[in-house]
Amino acid sequence: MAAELIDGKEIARKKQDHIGSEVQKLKAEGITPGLAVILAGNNQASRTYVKNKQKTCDKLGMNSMLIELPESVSEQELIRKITELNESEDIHGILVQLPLPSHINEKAIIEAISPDKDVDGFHPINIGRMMTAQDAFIPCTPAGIIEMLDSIGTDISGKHVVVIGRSNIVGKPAGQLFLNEDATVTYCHSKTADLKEYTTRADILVAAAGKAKLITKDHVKNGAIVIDVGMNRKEGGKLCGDVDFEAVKHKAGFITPVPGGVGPMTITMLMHNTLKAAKLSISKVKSNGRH
Ligand SMILES: Nc1nc(=O)c2c([nH]1)NC[C@@H]1CN(c3ccc(C(=O)N[C@@H](CCC(=O)O)C(=O)O)cc3)C=[N+]21
Ligand SMILES: [Mg+2]
Repeated sequence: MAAELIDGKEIARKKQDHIGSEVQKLKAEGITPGLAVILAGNNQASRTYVKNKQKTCDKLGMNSMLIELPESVSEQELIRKITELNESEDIHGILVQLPLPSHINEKAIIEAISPDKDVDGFHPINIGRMMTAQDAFIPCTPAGIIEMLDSIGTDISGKHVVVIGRSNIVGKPAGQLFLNEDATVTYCHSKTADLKEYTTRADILVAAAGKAKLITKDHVKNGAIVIDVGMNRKEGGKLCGDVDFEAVKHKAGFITPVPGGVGPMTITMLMHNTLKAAKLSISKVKSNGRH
């Protein structure tokens, strides 16, 4: 194996230690960061993810609240719940687990969340702030990727980053963050004519297409950093990334595994954003002179 493994679990653990001690400081000031997670419907994978998020909140000393709604919940009811949480002083972060039942307009739901509690970083206000390099809630998976690269000492400036996938929650914001770090960014996606032509020129390759083993060793430049965002469920429930790990590990310089790579970082950055939201609530109280 030529590549060095990027251990997302270990990097996440260290980052969580730091967040946990920040939580303790905040608690000493009388504020316990609180995350509300709304889960609509009975998607089994969603249930597992949500449980993990709550477990991590617990571990870091944060409060978590799970709001379970039936598959049949109306858009109006969901918005009413969000409005209530927007106004709650105990809740600093609100996450509406995606995907939502198909009769609900995802955009309307995301826009109902207060931008100051939008710990997913999906609200257009936060996306706009991120694009203009202002302080913002940054989507957790892209933020986790940057954090991982930081922790292995990567200088992103001037690097050619190729992002495969253009989803609003991973691919698009990931490219934008790399651009903010002075990388040269290429986006590829399902309509890209000759994928290898681009990927073989990448210093940093981010695979977020949602297609198992899309990336083979022929797609990768010698010594490249390969970040696998894929979460493809095989029969039997086993997780499989977008990268053919066994083949690519001999060629890459660094590579992330699935599981144990980007996933743990995503949850960690959610905790980071929840802490940030709690801190923001204090500065708002101070500047208003009231609750
Ligand atoms: N509003 C919203 N925000 C999200 O952040 C969000 C969402 N909806 N919907 C679903 C996706 C998926 N997602 C994951 C996060 C961590 C792992 C994770 O920790 N994975 C572990 C393994 C998990 C396993 O083995 O099943 C790992 O990669 O090592 C997985 C998936 C967040 N999502
Ligand atoms: Mg895509």
